Amino acid sequence: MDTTPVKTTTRHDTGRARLEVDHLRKAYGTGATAKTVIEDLTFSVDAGEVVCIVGPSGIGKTTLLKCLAGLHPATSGQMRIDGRTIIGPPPEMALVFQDYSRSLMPWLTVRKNLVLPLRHLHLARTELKDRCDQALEAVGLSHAEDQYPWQLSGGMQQRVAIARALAYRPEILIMDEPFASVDAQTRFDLEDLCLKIRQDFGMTILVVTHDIDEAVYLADRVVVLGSKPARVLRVVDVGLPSPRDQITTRSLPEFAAQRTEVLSLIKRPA
Ligand SMILES: Nc1ncnc2c1ncn2[C@@H]1O[C@H](COP(=O)(O)OP(=O)(O)OP(=O)(O)O)[C@@H](O)[C@H]1O
Repeated sequence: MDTTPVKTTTRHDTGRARLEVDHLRKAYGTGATAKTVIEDLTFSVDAGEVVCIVGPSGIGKTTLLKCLAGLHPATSGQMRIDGRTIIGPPPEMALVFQDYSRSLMPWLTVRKNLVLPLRHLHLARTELKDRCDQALEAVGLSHAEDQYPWQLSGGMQQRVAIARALAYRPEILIMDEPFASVDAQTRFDLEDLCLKIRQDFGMTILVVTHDIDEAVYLADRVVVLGSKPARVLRVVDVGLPSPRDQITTRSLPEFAAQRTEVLSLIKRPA
């Protein structure tokens, strides 16, 4: 078993943490058949930060997000938003999953897909319209509002899923491998959209990704998960200059150094 000490960042202690994972343990099932997926995770996400989670397949990244989203209870430990324990879906959080084809309603137009989750907010008609207009504009899909998801490319559908989350105006956006199923150019565009969202809306963003380059490009910090059951191997402070640019940022020697650090953590034997 890997016994390297966990390196955590001191930002956790500044009092700015919006999202805290505090000694989270998660097991599926009970009794003799219980399976511990997450052993002990502790990290935090500060207000307005982009944090990426990376780790090998099956390590428990989606499980972590489901716990944070209040969809699964923790077996032990706590998750908090602004110091409040998460015990159900937090109203200030929105989720974007990879499988957009299943998350969009095929019988509804793009605009109606955005409106659907807002219904329970009982917004005035003008407010509803403004939110949808702004979200569609942010993802560059104003022209497609009357189309149906099945009339759009994969990348456009994923942008609809992101717009739907934006229209909700969450303070915290959680995304699970959101750009995994699109071509390289669309992926770069969506990564830049993610950074633009943070800049324009001041959102706190947590992203699970398999792509180490993407994690380093997007994140202020990268949380590297390892071992089975999962624990935090290291929290890497990325520290690359902003604004970031797909060509300039990825050409920096510091970019190569950070990706090597993350990759070597993931590749090392358990
Ligand atoms: N509802 C569930 N009941 C029982 N076991 C589950 C459940 N959901 C996930 N698991 C198990 O938990 C482990 C972690 O799964 P999870 O999907 O969280 O990993 P992951 O890191 O997101 O994987 P990937 O990178 O391949 O998407 C897997 O062994 C999976 O089979």
